[in-house]
Amino acid sequence: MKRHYYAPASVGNVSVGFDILGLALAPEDGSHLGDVLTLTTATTTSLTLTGRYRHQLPDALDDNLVLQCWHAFRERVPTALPELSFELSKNLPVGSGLGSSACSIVVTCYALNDFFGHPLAPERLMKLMGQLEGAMSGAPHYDNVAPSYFGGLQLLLANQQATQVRLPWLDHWRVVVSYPGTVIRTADARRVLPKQVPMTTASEAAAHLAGFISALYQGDEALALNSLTDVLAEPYRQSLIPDLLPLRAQAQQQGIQHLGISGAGPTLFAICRNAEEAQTMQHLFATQYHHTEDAMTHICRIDTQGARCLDSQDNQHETR
Ligand SMILES: Nc1ncnc2c1ncn2[C@@H]1O[C@H](COP(=O)(O)OP(=O)(O)O)[C@@H](O)[C@H]1O
Ligand SMILES: N[C@@H](CCOP(=O)(O)O)C(=O)O
Repeated sequence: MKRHYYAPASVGNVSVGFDILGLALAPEDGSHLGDVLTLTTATTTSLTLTGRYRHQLPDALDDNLVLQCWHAFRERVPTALPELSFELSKNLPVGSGLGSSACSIVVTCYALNDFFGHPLAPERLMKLMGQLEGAMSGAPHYDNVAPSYFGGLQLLLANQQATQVRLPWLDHWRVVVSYPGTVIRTADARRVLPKQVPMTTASEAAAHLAGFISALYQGDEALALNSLTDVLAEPYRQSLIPDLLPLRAQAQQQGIQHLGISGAGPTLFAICRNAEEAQTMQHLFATQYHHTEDAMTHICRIDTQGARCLDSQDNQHETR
């Protein structure tokens, strides 16, 4: 038996929900901005790597998250499972701020659970994915795992727990993401953050997040965009991304109201209100933020489906 699975890229934090808000991405051109995993029954376990960003993966296959997920999954399933051959098409850059590690974790865990008839309940699978993500990035956080798995804009209800709700979104928005081709390891970008923040900062962060969520429920675009201010991570991560402030100033001159750090960076994301703004932003990124040949920019919409089997439409609507 052979099956192909996909999980989308995601923007963690979305500027106002550090570790608790994440958005799944679907490029407008229909391309796969996320990892594709092919599973085939075999006599021994093997892993083959393909895709644009395979050169950024660890040299040792045993260090690859796909095999780590496979071992962790097997340990949790009571029955013996047959050997599998895996082929990972690594379409997301590693250490990019697009939830690359979460994407590989989600596509593998989702695929295994689907392939073997759902032996793990969705909550157990979520916990497993959060643990694997935490082991890679230095702390368990679900703001990439949840949107990549469920799709949409996901809010984690209690930090470090796998309980989430899907929030509304303004469907005409385009999210333009740009990866400069350089690497920031999530664990390193977490080390620059303070362990504690003043009460006034905590209160300000809560007001921005509450304003954003309330605006989404009301469909109030102006309030939503005005609420997108990151007071928790950006002030400390700015120095890792010196292009951020100059690019934001240029975007704002063109009427684009929000440019923020995607996840831990260096990918930046802009929220654009129409196709014209999106094209302007894409041009700005392509001319000023592409620093190596690995760089890329995509105009995206929200991915509403999350992880899925590419062989069958039926799997796209199962209960998760
Ligand atoms: N399949 C995989 N996809 C992405 N990262 C992987 C994979 N397998 C192992 N890794 C390792 O996981 C770590 C992911 O780093 P991290 O900075 O958290 O990336 P990201 O921010 O892109 O999720 C890197 O050390 C990388 O080598
Ligand atoms: N909330 C995390 C998100 C990390 O996302 P990644 O795509 O950079 O792995 C953080 O900000 O550290």
